[in-house]
Amino acid sequence: MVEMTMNLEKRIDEVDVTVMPEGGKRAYVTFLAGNKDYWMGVVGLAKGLRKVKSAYPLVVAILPDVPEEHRQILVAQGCIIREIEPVHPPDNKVGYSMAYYVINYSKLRIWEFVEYEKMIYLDGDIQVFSNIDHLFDTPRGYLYAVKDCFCEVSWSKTPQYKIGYCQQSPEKVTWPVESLGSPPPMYFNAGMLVFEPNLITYEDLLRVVQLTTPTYFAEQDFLNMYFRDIYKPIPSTYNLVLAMLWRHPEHIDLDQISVVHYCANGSKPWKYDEAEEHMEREDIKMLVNKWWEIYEDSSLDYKNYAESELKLNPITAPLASKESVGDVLMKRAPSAA
Ligand SMILES: O=c1ccn([C@@H]2O[C@H](COP(=O)(O)OP(=O)(O)O)[C@@H](O)[C@H]2O)c(=O)[nH]1
Ligand SMILES: OC[C@H]1O[C@H](O[C@@H]2[C@@H](O)[C@H](O)[C@@H](O)[C@H](O)[C@@H]2O)[C@H](O)[C@@H](O)[C@H]1O
Ligand SMILES: [Mn+2]
Repeated sequence: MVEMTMNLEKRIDEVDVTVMPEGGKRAYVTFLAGNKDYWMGVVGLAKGLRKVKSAYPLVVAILPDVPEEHRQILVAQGCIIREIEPVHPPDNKVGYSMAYYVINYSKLRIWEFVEYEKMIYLDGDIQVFSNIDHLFDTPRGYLYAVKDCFCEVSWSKTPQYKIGYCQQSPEKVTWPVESLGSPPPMYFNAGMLVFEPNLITYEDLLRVVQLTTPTYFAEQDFLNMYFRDIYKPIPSTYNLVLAMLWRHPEHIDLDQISVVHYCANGSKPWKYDEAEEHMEREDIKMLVNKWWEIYEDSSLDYKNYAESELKLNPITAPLASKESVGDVLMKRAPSAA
């Protein structure tokens, strides 16, 4: 048994399951701040990625204020924890659409995770219902994200909202070029990003953010400005901003949706509030229930999933983020102990 273990250890050591044959490592990454309940979103996301059998780990960029208890829960769910320092933007004279958006500038730290060649960033209030690993194979040199919608009241202070213009349906209200100049450039929702960590980009992001006046959508506005020339839109199936269901239903086929972004007020599944506008909709209730089905599915908990996978695939069963190959193998071959 020891002989087999040593050979097994050698083979697994050689094949880093997160390094693809053709190049660098890949991983999903999310962001967690504070001591409230967004950790539940991250647990749901970790379990959802397991359910769709993603081949890549989930890295969680956490601010120092995330309690030890929440960190332990995430490690136990197979997450790779990376503590980051906050990013403080210059003072904001106009205010943010939501006051807490200021902490979202800390998302910029993920460009520093250069041990990964390509990453998919997902907000903690996102769930993945179909495998999207193929997005890691998109051509290099671009930032891929889904176009946002301007129709919600959170946009009420913007010129596009004031005239009822939205990039999702530009034919509905023509942008008045003569009075407002050229229409706003394509604008993405920053809750889901396919990007390439890079130290030069990272240092420049931190430099430019200090020179940029903050605006209503905080780091989302900043990222749209910064990556404007390399932004490539991808379909809403990869980041369903829930408002699309009532603002642009003609563009949405729920059966085709791979990723749901619970960003509408009252829609965060762990604090769903049916009293909030639109939350009484049957499709919203169905999506919230789908999130809870995954969150409460104990077979998707890391410890249970790893053991079940081990029985099925002893070579490639997922390794917990904090365990070495040797530790796992010794656990797998108790007689070798
Ligand atoms: O108290 C907070 C607020 C936000 N976030 C993280 O920041 C992301 C962006 O915030 P949010 O999703 O609430 O913005 P929305 O997409 O709803 O505008 C969240 O998904 C979380 O990953 C967090 O961890 N704690
Ligand atoms: O800090 C700014 C945030 O801006 C975005 O959220 C908005 C945006 O999607 C609007 O279009 C919706 O109307 C609104 O509900 C929603 O909160 C990102 O999802 C989030 O990750 C983060 O970047
Ligand atoms: Mn979000």
